[in-house]
Amino acid sequence: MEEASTIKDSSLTCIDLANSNLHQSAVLLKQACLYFFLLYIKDDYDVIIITNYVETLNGSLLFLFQACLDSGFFYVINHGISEELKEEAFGQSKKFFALPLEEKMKVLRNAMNRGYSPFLDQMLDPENQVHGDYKESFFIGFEDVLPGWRETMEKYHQEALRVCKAIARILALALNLDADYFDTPSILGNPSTVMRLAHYEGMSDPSEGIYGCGAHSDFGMMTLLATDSVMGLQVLHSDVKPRKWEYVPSIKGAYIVNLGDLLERWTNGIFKSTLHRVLGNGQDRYSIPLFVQPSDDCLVKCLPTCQSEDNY
Ligand SMILES: O=C(O)CCC(=O)C(=O)O
Ligand SMILES: [Fe+2]
Repeated sequence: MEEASTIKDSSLTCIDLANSNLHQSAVLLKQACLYFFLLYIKDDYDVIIITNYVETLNGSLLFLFQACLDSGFFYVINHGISEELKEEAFGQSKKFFALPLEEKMKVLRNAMNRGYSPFLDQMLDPENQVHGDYKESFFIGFEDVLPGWRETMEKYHQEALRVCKAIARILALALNLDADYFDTPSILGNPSTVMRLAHYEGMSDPSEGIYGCGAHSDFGMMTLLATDSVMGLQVLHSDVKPRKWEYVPSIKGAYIVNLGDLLERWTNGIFKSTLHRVLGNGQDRYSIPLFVQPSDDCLVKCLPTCQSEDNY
């Protein structure tokens, strides 16, 4: 049995990218992403560790509950992407999805997996879904689909990638690596990215196997996710019984970030890539995820600071 609950104020950690004290941000980020921390709490109910944890996060008891939620999902603020640019990208996205289907089918996704993907095209959780996802999406290549499209998308992509690189510096510090560890040509100096515009429609019904987007974890390094204000994204809170889906509300001006499977693997399972899904609530919902991977040449092997006698 799974139960979803709505939380008004999100419990996820928020990283302020304007904070020049990167080490402070790294400590916060560590708390949002560390897997072994959660295991300690779950397995041993170690009061000292819980207490430390609560204290480091402002002493609020609320965080005690949230400690079990933390999942490699967090928010970033002061990222420097203007609301105007984000709104421009969302505006183009809405215009595109409002086109007649035959127009959209003219840019159907190609062999390179760029272009339009219609409703029900993608099924991320075949075990639980009876149809594909109730979403249509567009995998961005930079062709001019609508007037001004290319310019907007290129600008937005460039900015979003800049933010991901800033996050990667904090991630590196959180992993006791040099801040520029991920900046090398074989990693984020030459990244491989996929940007997607998504449009969800309809009402999901998990008991009938109907989802806006089926449960999945992202496969890459990290995802920078812009959503509109329509509720829909949920993360799986699997450290409680019965496991529970929790909404991740959108916060004005903030981006949601989640870590992917590649980073979980790279960190030897220390950082977490968590299952998430989208439930439609009957309203149209739009989002723009940017999926970031290291260069195609990158050899992903356990990071030097993530190996120990207990974790090899
Ligand atoms: O649209 C969302 O809020 C999440 C989308 C997502 O998880 C994905 O595209 O991988
Ligand atoms: Fe995802």
